[in-house]
Amino acid sequence: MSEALAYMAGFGNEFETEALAGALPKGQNAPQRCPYGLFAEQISGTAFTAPHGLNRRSWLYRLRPSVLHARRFAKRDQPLWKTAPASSPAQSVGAFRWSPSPMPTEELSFIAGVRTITTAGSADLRIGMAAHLYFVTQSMHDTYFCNADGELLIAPQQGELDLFTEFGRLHAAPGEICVIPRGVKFKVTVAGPARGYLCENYGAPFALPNRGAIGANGLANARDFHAPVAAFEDREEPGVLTFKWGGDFFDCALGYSPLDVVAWHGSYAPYKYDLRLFCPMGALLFDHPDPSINTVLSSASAETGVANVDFVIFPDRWQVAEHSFRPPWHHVNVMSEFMGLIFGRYDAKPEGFEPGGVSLHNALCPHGPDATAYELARASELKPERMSGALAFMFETRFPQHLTDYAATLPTLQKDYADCWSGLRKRFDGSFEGGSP
Ligand SMILES: O=C(O)Cc1cc(O)ccc1O
Ligand SMILES: [Fe+2]
Repeated sequence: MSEALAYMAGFGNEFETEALAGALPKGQNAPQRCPYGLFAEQISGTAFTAPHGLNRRSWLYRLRPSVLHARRFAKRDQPLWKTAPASSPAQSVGAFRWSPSPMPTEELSFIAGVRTITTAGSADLRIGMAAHLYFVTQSMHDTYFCNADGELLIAPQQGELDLFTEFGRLHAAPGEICVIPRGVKFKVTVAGPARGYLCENYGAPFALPNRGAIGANGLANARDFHAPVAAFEDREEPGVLTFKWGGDFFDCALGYSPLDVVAWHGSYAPYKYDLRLFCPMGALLFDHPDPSINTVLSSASAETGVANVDFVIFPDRWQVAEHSFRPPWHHVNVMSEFMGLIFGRYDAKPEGFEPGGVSLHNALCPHGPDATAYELARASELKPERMSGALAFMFETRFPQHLTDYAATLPTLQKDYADCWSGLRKRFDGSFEGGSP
């Protein structure tokens, strides 16, 4: 669809890149006069004083400073993109599931096509997240977006996205993810209709999870993440930059493109990752591990070991556990679980959870395999089995997720979802054998 783009490999590196030879100042960040007459500007993703390893900032060398792109704000409505804390959340207790929404026929840019399903925590307090669906039928040519409320993890489910950011260009197809850090300006163009999932993370930037006893390799490996090389537009056309700030949307009229960064260096940048490169770990002898074993990215909270948000996937893998119930078990989780399906079938829900669909199992709301999956797993012969062709994911947050009115009234809401467990029957009859098979 688009020409092959160049990237730089690594997660959270100190990258440096220039679209014009010599544009990056040598040996210092802010020379008296920058090469090519560029403006030097720092963007901070963490407090100036954040410790080594967590500190994220980049230096951008651009045609105009951002302050020229952020004046004379005009507030505008974006009624279906909600921000936590939601003012009048719909009833959110229980288990919810939605069938995929059809691809819309109206003209929708990446921003106009965002529909919030849940909000959690508080954007102002820099904790929690929102889970959205996005639908795109229209490219952004002279419109640009910048989100001060959180970073955006974009997971395409159908159709490909071209992202032109201040830091350069990224391409994302289903099976890949892109992360746009808080405060980074970008636009999205498409060659055809596209839809997918969006996690708006209000908290600490996503980072690779600690692997603990797994060691230095495996799960998502740092070298498989890719940041863009510098690319810029020198485009003097009327345009609009929309800021999301404090849950509201503000337009600034521009006479030129704000994607005007000729060179940059630093550790704060967008990146992409192909989820099929995830190296899974699992149960080599018996039982089913906690899903945290499949964490791709984690946004830390102030409490050690408890994530603000984890991004977890269920990729291709072998099942070899002996004398074990292999699918996810029945459980009651203190965290809340928003799930989506990129492609294939999810083993705990062979029917009803479709690619493009959503399920929500809120904090402490019981859930697990449906009756069909349960009976199948009890009866199946436990030979080694390759689970292939499915990619499900979870946004798991420590905060309860509140449904939006939009989500609660979507025609795709499966009102009978809870019936998928009705067939789980009592086998107990007082005898040790546990009743009928
Ligand atoms: O509920 C789900 O389907 C997600 C999930 C998967 C798993 O393997 C273990 C726990 C869990 O919450
Ligand atoms: Fe779960």
